[in-house]
Formats: sequence, C-alpha cells, structure tokens
Amino acid sequence: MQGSALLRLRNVVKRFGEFTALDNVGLDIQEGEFFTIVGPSGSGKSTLIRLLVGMDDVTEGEIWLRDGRIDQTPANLRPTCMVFQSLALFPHLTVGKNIEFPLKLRKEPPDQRRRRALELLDLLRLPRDYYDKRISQCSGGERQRVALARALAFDPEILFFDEPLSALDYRLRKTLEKELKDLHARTGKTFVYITHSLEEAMVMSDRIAIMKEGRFEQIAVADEIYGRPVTRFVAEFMGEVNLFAVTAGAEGAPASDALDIRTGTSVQGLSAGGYGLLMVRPEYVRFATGGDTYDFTLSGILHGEYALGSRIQYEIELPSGEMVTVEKLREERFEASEGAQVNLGFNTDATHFISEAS
Ligand SMILES: Nc1ncnc2c1ncn2[C@@H]1O[C@H](COP(=O)(O)OP(=O)(O)OP(=O)(O)O)[C@@H](O)[C@H]1O
Repeated sequence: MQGSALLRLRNVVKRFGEFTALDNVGLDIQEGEFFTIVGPSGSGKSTLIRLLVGMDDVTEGEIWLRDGRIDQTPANLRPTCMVFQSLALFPHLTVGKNIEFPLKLRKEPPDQRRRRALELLDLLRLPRDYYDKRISQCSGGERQRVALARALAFDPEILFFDEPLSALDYRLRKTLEKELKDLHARTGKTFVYITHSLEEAMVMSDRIAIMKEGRFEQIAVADEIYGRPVTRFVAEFMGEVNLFAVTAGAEGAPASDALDIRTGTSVQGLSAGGYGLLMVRPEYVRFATGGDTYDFTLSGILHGEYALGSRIQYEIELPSGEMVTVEKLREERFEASEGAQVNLGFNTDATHFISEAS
C-alpha cells in the first residue's frame, strides 16, 4: 500500500439512544484504494457511510480527510465525498442532463458541460447518442452506469457506494462488478463500497473490512481474509469452512476429538495448554483411498452430494454428528453412494489455526 491515508477514522462511536451502532471504530483508507466493507444486516455498514458523507453526526471520535478534520463539516460542504445511488437519477431528464447536473450546479458553461458528459459516456462505455435518451427509456444496468457517470462528474476525491448492485439480476451484477473494477483502475479514484455480498467484495476490492456488531473483525486483502481469518465469525462469513476444535497438552502436541493427528504434526500458533479451531476449506479436504498418508485424517458417513455448477459439494457426517464439507471439481467427482463410510484427509499446509486461548 502506497502513500499516506486519504481518509482516517479515529475512535468513532455512533449511538442511537442506548444502542451503540458503531463501537470505537478506527480505519485508514489509502488514496486510490478500492476498499469494501462487508457484514451481515445490522452490523453498522450504512451507519458508517452516513457518517462519512455527513448525513449523520458522530457521537464521539474523529474523521479526517487528508489534513482536515471533517466530522463536524455539513454534508454539502464535503464536496470531496459523494454517494452513488442509482435511484437518485432524475427520470424525466435525459441521460446528458443527468450527468451534467453537478456541472450545472458549478455554473460551468453549456458547451463545456456537454463535452464532459460525452467523455463520461465514453468512460462508462455508453454510446454517445444516449446523451439525448431519457432515463425512463434506459435499462437497469444503463441507469447504474449513468448514475456512476454523474457521480464522477462531481469529481469527488472519494466515491462511496452503498449496495449499488443489490437490486440487479445475477448476470448484470457480474458484468457491473467487472466494470466497476475497471472504472476504478481507469479513474484512479478512491472507492469505498459496502455490500452484503462477499463474492462482490472479493472480485473488486484491494482490501476488505469485515464488520460485526459495530466493529471491524478483520481488515485485510481478500486472500488473507479467506485463508487466514482471525475469528470464527470471519472464517464462516467467508464461505464454506470446516472448523475442528483442537487443544494442546503440556508438551504442545495437538489433540482433537474429531481428527486423528499424525505423530509429529504440529499446529502453528497452538502453544502448550492452548486451544482453538483448526480451519480447512472444503476444497482442500481429500477423499483418502488406500495408501495415502495425511497429517490429519477422519472418517464418517457420506450424507449428501450437491452439484454446484462446475463443482460438487459433499456432506460427510462424523460420529459426533458434526458435518464436514468437501468440495471437488466436477471432473474429479468422487464415486460413492450415500450412506457409505468414507475416509478423509488433509495436510498442515491446507490448514489455518484460529487461536481462542487468550
Ligand atoms: N436512526 C436510527 N435509529 C436507531 N437505530 C438505528 C438507526 N439507524 C440504524 N440503526 C440501527 O443501527 C444498526 C446498524 O444499522 P445499519 O443500517 O448501519 O446496518 P447495515 O449493516 O447497513 O445493515 P443492512 O445491511 O441491513 O443495510 C441496526 O441495528 C439499526 O437498527
């Protein structure tokens, strides 16, 4: 990450009466970064964006943009920040007039406004003759692009996005995810994006923050969050996962009720007397056939097989009743019937340990 932080939050608290929606949040967003905040419903994402754009006041704490403190600055005097919302377009006006709206507010002359609007149509890969088309005649995806063009016409330092794609169908969403990522690269602007969708976050972002109950659980690049989550919540939020409780005796050797652990296997991060969760993603669990050796082995009953397009997912029930998920590519399909006893295995390099001992 290069440069000093463009946007900084320090000890930000937001309370609604007795309820704490944001609980001492700190954050640094770098210039030019695509930063995404993900979290379940009610975790505080929209509240945070509202504070950043000035639609609501902080209860405590500070928000800094470059060298200036902005938490007490009214929304209309934060020209550097702009929320992109598709529904905020003027449906009775043309695409061109919508895009030019911020330029008109700034009293730019008509020919200059038109030139900029056409440039923005090019940037968003909309045909130039859309300039005279009415918003009401545009499709959902086109409206999203017009809304983006208008947001860019403000020439903000940061663009804030509050779930802009959530109302669109799957294919359009996928297309616009890629377009947003490209647009980010082409404009070099700082994007702050909030979404429920982890997939969306993974496709587009430089860094992801996982929010839970008004706090950040983890802030890191996508691979780090997926492969090395710091808590059970993050591990489970980031997709299908198998978590096994492990403990270490006085000598530090790992033990687990669910797993057979090969002698000499160590779990990095598990110290003598400690405990925690050993994580393995479903794609790293193997069906063990005779002769294979693994650091960790287990067996159970094949409970179900589910086709997920190019992949197949298997649910295996352990004697304890716990379920283990295994995932294979379709061409690597494992032949076994439901109810069969199966052996599974995985190695240390496919695991990550989440310490719960403090
Ligand atoms: N004006 C308000 N008055 C009282 N409580 C509020 C207010 N705004 C938000 N909250 C509460 O703060 C919490 C966080 O809400 P917020 O809208 O930020 O969540 P979110 O993560 O954006 O959720 P979603 O993904 O569902 O939009 C929720 O419990 C919500 O009920």
